[in-house]
Amino acid sequence: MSKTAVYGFYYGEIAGFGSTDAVSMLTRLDIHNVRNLAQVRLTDLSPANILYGANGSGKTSVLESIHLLSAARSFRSYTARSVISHGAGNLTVYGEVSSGNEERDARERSLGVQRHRNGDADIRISGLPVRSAAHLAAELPVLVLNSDSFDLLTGSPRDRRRFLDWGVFHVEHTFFTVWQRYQRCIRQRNTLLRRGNIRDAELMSWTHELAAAGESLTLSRQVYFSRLSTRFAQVVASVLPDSLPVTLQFRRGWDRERSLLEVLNAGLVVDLEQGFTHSGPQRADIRILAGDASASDTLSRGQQKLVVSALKLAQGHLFAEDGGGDRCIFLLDDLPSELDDEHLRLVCEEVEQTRAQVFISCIDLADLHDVWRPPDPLSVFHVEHGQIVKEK
Ligand SMILES: Nc1ncnc2c1ncn2[C@@H]1O[C@H](COP(=O)(O)OP(=O)(O)OP(=O)(O)O)[C@@H](O)[C@H]1O
Repeated sequence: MSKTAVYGFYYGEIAGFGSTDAVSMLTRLDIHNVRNLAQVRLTDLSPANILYGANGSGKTSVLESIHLLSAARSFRSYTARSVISHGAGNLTVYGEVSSGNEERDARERSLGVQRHRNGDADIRISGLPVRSAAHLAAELPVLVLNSDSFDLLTGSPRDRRRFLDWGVFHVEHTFFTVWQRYQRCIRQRNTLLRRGNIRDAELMSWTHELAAAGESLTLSRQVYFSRLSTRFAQVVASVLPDSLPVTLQFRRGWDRERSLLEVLNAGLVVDLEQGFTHSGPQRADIRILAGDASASDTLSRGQQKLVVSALKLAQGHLFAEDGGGDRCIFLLDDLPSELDDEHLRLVCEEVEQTRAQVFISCIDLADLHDVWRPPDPLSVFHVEHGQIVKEK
């Protein structure tokens, strides 16, 4: 598999696309040469797993390894080279996943990912090579909450579109095809715009195609968004009961009153002058408001963490609701940071309600011990200098 394919849109943004009936649970994880984890084996993983240890011990690298199994790439580095242990030629992550239940389609699969310094990836599912990381994502859908998740509030619209599209893909399996069609159309149209011929028949035809794909894509986003915002309102009210109301607004990327085709035609001269398409779903965004103001300008850092947690948790809930029992896996890196005990407890309760398998990292086990009381079996791992010991 080429580097481009691994870092293409879907592996990072749409991890989990195509998942059908899996109630995924990772039961075993082998890690070889991921950062400071030279050789690690975790067995008998539980629905809830806590990894604790000092700074730099390797906790995030374990979560990163699980993400590698889901997307063939890290969630914190774009190049495989920086994730591969210094001096090693490649990294390998192997995992065993069970899904389904006794009533329906119980099955076990093994997933394997090897990444090489030149960016190449070898991916195997149950021993067989697969070309696309999207297959992995279907087996092991993963949602990450880490310090980068603040980008949902403070980052660019692109971060929020990725977040939204992750969810749309799970609900609407044709979305992938429409999204690809839209990307092809906009590339073609932009190329023709740069040629600068206003009477170009080909340009007109691509504009029509683009408008049709754009409307379809946006409809799927709107339908998902409406469910997401309702679920988010419930979750945020639970985890952040003492703040201004936090609400979401969807901006589709062009004038609400007009069709995309009308807007593209009206903006043709400007598009030709500047050589690209100004309006459309590529400009969509989600506004996140606390009261009437932007949440990122109004809320404290801890409150912001609760809001981004609520966004991810709302997605986890919708994921579970849509597949008649499907669940994703949550990777919660340094969950206690920035949260007081009471708010941390509220987040943990919500996590538990998603019924997802969860991997939580923290520095001090005591931070979680008093607040994490779900009924699910819990495994506790101590991480120290790249070595991991199962304590419970
Ligand atoms: N390519 C690499 N090869 C070897 N070691 C690496 C590599 N990249 C990073 N490291 C080291 O691996 C260690 C693991 O870092 P990791 O981020 O997993 O720690 P952590 O336990 O999550 O720490 P923190 O609590 O500070 O977030 C760090 O000491 C880091 O310096």
